[in-house]
Amino acid sequence: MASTRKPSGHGAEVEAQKRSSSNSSTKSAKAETFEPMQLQRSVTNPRAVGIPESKRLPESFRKRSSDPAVCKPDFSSLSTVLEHVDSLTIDEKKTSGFGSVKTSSASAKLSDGTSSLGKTSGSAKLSGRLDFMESGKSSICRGSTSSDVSDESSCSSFSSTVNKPHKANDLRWEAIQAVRVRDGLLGLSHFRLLKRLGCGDIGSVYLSELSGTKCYFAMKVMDKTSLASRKKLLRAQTEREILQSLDHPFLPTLYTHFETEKFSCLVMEFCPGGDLHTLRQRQPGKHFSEQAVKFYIAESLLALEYLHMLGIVYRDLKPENVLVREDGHIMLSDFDLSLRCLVSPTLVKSAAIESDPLRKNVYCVQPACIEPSCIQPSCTVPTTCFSPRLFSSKSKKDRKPKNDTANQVRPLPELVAEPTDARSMSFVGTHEYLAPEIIKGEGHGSAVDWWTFGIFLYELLFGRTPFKGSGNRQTLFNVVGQPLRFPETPVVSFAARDLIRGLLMKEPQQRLGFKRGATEVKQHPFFEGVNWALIRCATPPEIPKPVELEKGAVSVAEAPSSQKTAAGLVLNAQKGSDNYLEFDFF
Ligand SMILES: Nc1ncnc2c1ncn2[C@@H]1O[C@H](COP(=O)(O)OP(=O)(O)OP(=O)(O)O)[C@@H](O)[C@H]1O
Repeated sequence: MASTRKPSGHGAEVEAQKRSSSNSSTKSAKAETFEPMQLQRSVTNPRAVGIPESKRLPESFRKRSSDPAVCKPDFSSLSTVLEHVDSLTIDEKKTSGFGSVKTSSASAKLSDGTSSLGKTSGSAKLSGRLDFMESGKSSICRGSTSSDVSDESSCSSFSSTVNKPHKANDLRWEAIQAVRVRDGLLGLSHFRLLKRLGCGDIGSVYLSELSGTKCYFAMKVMDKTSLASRKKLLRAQTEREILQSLDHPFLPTLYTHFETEKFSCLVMEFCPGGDLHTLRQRQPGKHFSEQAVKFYIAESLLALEYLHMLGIVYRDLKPENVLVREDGHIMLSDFDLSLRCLVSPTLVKSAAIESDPLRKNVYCVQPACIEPSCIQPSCTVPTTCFSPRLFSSKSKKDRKPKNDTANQVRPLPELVAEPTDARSMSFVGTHEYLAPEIIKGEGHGSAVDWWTFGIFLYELLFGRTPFKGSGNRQTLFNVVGQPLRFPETPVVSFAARDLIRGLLMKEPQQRLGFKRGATEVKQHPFFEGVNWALIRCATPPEIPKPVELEKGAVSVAEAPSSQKTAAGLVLNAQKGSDNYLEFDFF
């Protein structure tokens, strides 16, 4: 049984999510996550709605602690941190807040039923081992613009795959489109909810089948009344908008979204492999091998890089939120705590390329900022062209002549398209994963993701997080003031420890990734030999066993009235000619 990560919060502005212990239908040992409710990003400037001055650390402490020269903990000031932390009241996650609600469900079925659970894109295996060796090429993730996959309006229904190129041949898209063609809009009645996979702060996730297609999805069902009464509508909206904007092999695909009178439903890709927290518990010594860690964190890094390039600071990286796909590759989940901000690619290193007009727009992205919700200090050389992994250290005279074919791909300017300077004042995260600058209320940007990345790496390697204390208060104290230490066992490489040290610098300005984002992190020797471009084709450390999807399944059509399933679904008496599903949340 895994431990529970306890909450702390932020006055009326902070809510805590209680992480429940492990079982098949709830997320294991989920740590609490807090978010100042008034600090919801998206529509307001977080500086304006940030932690009230009365709740922030005294200026003297903040000044001291933000001084890069000061590395030693100042224990007199740490007591101030604790006072600060103590002043935050806890609003425990009220999972019982969802009422039992009925909604119409007329079971519609597709006629052919020939589709099978589609293989996840990118699962082709080019190698038989964990052999993601460097090819010398960079992987460039194409940022899709925000695709409207909503089934609220028919005009948007057919545009989905256009904006999700890596899913272009996905059978699940085809199945969904077929239903749209036949019935118009998609709704709850088109799905069979088979099992509850887990529940979070804003809704429950069900394994669902698009009826009669054998196409399976994870459907997040959120009670709109409950969201409204708990002031979480904006969080739900943030998650939906972020999901709509994603198109990346290590991030969820949102197939459709629809609303019923009572529920807001997100239909996403289903990951049958569970999460990395649960998977870690099953490893010998409850930690992964370094080779397996390299794989998982390299994929997570690519996902973070993509998010940052879209202007999204994830803020909630932890093993519980990293799901394992059918093919063993990872998928980050849970975006309701993410921060969206403006990104403006910045030129870090110049190269002779500017003089070559033919190459100017070779690598272009539209940083798809959804809403400007945080402050982005002015960038020095804004541009829309970048390559995430470009190094230009050679001078012109060192380069080979143009007629050398091997040299046709010339160094490109190094640009950063990540929100490295973004600032939010929200108190968001999970105790053991909270970055010092969040605890101190100093404002934070994408560097918090590199901190959490370091904690994540540490936990996968050592089976525990580095600053965990006897309670939440102690944990926060440790994060801010205790030096990083490594256990003697398991033995991990110097490169791994060095990477963790770089990521867990308490001052964000000194942290690896602060200046040049993912590019900087990817260059660390720990990743030597990683073929970033082909990692999605590498063989994962573990491939989940096939799930018996239909075992114990309950559909509206099959189940007797009032049968309660393990998934917490209750079939209720019919109302008129419709069947009604009652969601028995929590
Ligand atoms: N695509 C998916 N495939 C399989 N299981 C999933 C999927 N998405 C979510 N889950 C499971 O459902 C559970 C609830 O997920 P959800 O994202 O709603 O909540 P959460 O991660 O607890 O976050 P929050 O409380 O911040 O909303 C997770 O613990 C996870 O195990």
